[in-house]
Amino acid sequence: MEPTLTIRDRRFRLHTPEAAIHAAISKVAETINRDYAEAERPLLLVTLNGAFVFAGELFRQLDGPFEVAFVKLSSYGSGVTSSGNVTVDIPPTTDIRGRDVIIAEDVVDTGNTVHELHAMLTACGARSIRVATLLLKPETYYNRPERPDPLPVDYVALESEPVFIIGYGMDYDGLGRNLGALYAVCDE
Ligand SMILES: O=P(O)(O)OC[C@H]1O[C@H](OP(=O)(O)OP(=O)(O)O)[C@H](O)[C@@H]1O
Ligand SMILES: Nc1nc2[nH]cnc2c(=O)[nH]1
Repeated sequence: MEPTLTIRDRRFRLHTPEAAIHAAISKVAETINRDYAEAERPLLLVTLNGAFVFAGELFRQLDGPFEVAFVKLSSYGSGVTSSGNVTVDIPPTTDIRGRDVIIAEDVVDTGNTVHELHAMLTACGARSIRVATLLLKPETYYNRPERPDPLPVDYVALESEPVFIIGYGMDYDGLGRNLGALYAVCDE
């Protein structure tokens, strides 16, 4: 695990080591297993691209008749700030009607993505919708004047200060998703 690294024009520092990530994901899995012990056919809906690493590790630790499906949303492009417009690149890959859905996110930051997806799943007739994320940035998510009543984020593995993070599925300009630890940008 390098203490610092460079990707393109940016320098990043180690933020969360691998072991802490694994432990945090296992805790989330335990809680979900408790909460969904009686559920019939719950669905883990993975938001591509970023959430696939987190969701893969989480899904392997879920008990019972869980299914997995995917949706692809994007709003960041190649930079470190949200465009504010969430584009649906691939709609949910399975029928959502009547399903108990857990959205799997890599990071909840402004919350634009998760709110857009929640609205879409509600319109599709989901029976229940919860959110699981590897990383939540509470200061950013809960302090938005345009959204005084944000959705609950039900399962949070890790929290972070408002800084751009890469690794474990999260990218900077397409790179860094394969890092096993989380790294924070240095020069913001
Ligand atoms: O809370 P928000 O501010 O909406 O940010 C969270 C979203 O940003 C990233 O997606 P991105 O648009 O970068 O696409 P990617 O998953 O393909 O990297 C990330 O994967 C989340 O889905
Ligand atoms: N890679 C990456 N994508 C994000 N999307 C929203 N916040 C972030 C972040 O901190 N890192």
